[in-house]
Amino acid sequence: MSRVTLSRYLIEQTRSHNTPADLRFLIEVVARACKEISHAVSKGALGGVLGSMGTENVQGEVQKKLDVMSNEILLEANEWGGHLAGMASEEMDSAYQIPGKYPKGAYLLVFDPLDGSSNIDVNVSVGTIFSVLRCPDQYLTQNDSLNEQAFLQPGTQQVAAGYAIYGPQTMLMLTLGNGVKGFTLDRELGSFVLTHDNLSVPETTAEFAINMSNQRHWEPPVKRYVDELLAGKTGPLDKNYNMRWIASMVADVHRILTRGGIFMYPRDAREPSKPGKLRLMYEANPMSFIIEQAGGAATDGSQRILDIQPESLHQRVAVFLGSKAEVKRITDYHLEG
Ligand SMILES: O=P(O)(O)OC[C@H]1O[C@](O)(COP(=O)(O)O)[C@@H](O)[C@@H]1O
Ligand SMILES: [Mg+2]
Ligand SMILES: [Mg+2]
Repeated sequence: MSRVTLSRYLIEQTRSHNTPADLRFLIEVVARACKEISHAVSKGALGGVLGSMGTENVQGEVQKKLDVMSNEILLEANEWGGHLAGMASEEMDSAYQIPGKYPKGAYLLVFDPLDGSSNIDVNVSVGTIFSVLRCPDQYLTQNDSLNEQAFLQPGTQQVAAGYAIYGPQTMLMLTLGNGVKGFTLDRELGSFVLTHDNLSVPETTAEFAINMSNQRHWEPPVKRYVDELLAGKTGPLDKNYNMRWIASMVADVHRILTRGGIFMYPRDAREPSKPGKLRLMYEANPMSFIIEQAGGAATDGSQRILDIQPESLHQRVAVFLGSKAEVKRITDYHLEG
């Protein structure tokens, strides 16, 4: 069977699903940037890319060198192409205006340039998460700095989402709204090759992912649910469960996309003012779009994540996503109170 590269897949999508050419170009540019990030990540200590910058991002988190490098790679790759009206990133306080010398386009690109930062220095899989929105017309005509409001669209407005995972293989997982495809980087060719044609999250699972060290800080519905998972066959779920926690959202979500499971990052009492650790615009929304496109579910404990109307670029949200039956169970526990 001839190998279908990402480029060929996107051209076929343009013909079969009328994927606009500049969206196709956008995905190609992001994929090339992810190849460059993969190359930088794989150098590790040899590339002098490990360790911290000694700076903090808008989240108040210490920035790793690779956080900043990955951010710069994505900005430089995308700013000149004429396909974007603007960009926003975990690593930048405000929206990034396409420099005046370059043509502007109709899309907004929002990304977590390097997800799983705490794992970089210990050689555990990390990744890049991206989300594509259309720029609302009223902001396209403005010549002054791009208004952050343009980005504050619910996740249902995404036209594409994906992630790259830099693990034993470098892979790109992508949805354009008609299923989820997986591409594996062929380093000899330099191309992403279609290797996972239609990913589907099993409705039920026996595997859960949560950071158990926060257990004493959780709200009652989460405590109840995790206690039942731990009780296994001796409890009401009458099934033994396995646990995984990689502490790279891309890696935990990739496992769930591949073999099922439920991923949880609940809000907790450590920082009551923050509704969880993960960010809506460039972590929860793109991953929820992908999981739903693969037949899974994603809520914040009470509502579908993709329906949430964002109020700020870096707002956080609780995340429960993966196998539909388990996401429904913990969401019901929240609704029961
Ligand atoms: O270290 P914790 O509290 O378990 O949190 C792990 C979570 O934090 C994250 O690393 C946050 O993402 P960043 O690394 O991009 O900041 C997620 O990838 C991961 O799921
Ligand atoms: Mg992240
Ligand atoms: Mg990050």
